[in-house]
Amino acid sequence: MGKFNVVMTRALLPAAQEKLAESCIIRVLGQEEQPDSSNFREWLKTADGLVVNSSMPIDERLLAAAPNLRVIVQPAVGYDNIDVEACTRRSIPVGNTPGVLVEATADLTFGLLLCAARRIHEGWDFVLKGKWSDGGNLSFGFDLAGKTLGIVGLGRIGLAVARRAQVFGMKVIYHNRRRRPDEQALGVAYAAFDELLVQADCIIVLSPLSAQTKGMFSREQFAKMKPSAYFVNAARGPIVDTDALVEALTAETIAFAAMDVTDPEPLPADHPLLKLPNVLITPHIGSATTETRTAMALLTADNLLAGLNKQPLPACVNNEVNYK
Ligand SMILES: NC(=O)C1=CN([C@@H]2O[C@H](COP(=O)(O)OP(=O)(O)OC[C@H]3O[C@@H](n4cnc5c(N)ncnc54)[C@H](OP(=O)(O)O)[C@@H]3O)[C@@H](O)[C@H]2O)C=CC1
Ligand SMILES: O=CC(=O)O
Repeated sequence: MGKFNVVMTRALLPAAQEKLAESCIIRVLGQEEQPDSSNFREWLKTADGLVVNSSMPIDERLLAAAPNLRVIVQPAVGYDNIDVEACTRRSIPVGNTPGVLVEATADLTFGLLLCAARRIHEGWDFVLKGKWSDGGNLSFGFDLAGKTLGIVGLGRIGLAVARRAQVFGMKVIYHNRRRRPDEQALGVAYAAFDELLVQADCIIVLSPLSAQTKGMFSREQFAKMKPSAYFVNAARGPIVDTDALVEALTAETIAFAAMDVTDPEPLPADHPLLKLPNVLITPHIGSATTETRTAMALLTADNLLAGLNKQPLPACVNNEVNYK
């Protein structure tokens, strides 16, 4: 049997590339190449499998340019960049990487809150700038213990963050579209969205980006939060109205924002958010540990191989798909 033609917008980690090498001819889009480059369009014509990253929109136009496509996979759990319904209509299963990134992403998310609350980043900057010895003052942080954490999107990662918060002595409230049947066993309390905004000392967002969640945090929502509120977004940038956030931080409508995701990504060097003192930003590194990124790459390879061989994917977004 011949090899499958696979196109990647970025190479996977070596362990996954090796796994695929035996049965696939792999073409990787160059660092400088745009997705609409002539190379990419040419490769798509014969591609059996496509490996994408989450900044790449997958829409009808791209699918039409790839008539042989059997499977699309992405080393990420979020798939808001992919028109899944269009893939399903074309009998293309879409694979993602849920589960394997939960603990790493929860560590980074809770780490952002802890770092912000205790001013760890500011302390390091203070030491670096030689202010320790000249008696400069560093502002106080606040105790997490005894505070209320509101989690919007208490799913796999949200729950792993809740467990961390509970160990730190925080009370956890949450908002999902549906109440979790296990909330009592988990020691978390449900709150309507507006209630959560009002009650929480710290708010963490971990819901997917969707038509419902896009712009879910805007002027009205920041105005409802406590002026002392710490806001953390580790989900997707467009869930937050960035202009409204800049205004809320500038006017001290809320106290602080920490983010692993922004809109846009990457943030331009002169972006207003980067001029504010009450902001902490990491460059979308929630799942970026060696162990987790390796597990994600391997699951992506397994998803790809399954789709190429017309088998059910280990992690499939559109389970209802009819395999080509
Ligand atoms: N920063 C990073 O590097 C990473 C970011 N992520 C982001 O985190 C997201 C969550 O991942 P994961 O925990 O695995 O996903 P899950 O599907 O397990 O959890 C998502 C939760 O969000 C809730 N939710 C969905 N829609 C809404 C809504 N409109 N309002 C309130 N809650 C909602 C869901 O509950 P219900 O359906 O009942 O509403 C569910 O509990 C991903 O989609 C991705 O965007 C993930 C990994 C790394
Ligand atoms: O943002 C990362 C993801 O896995 O989703």
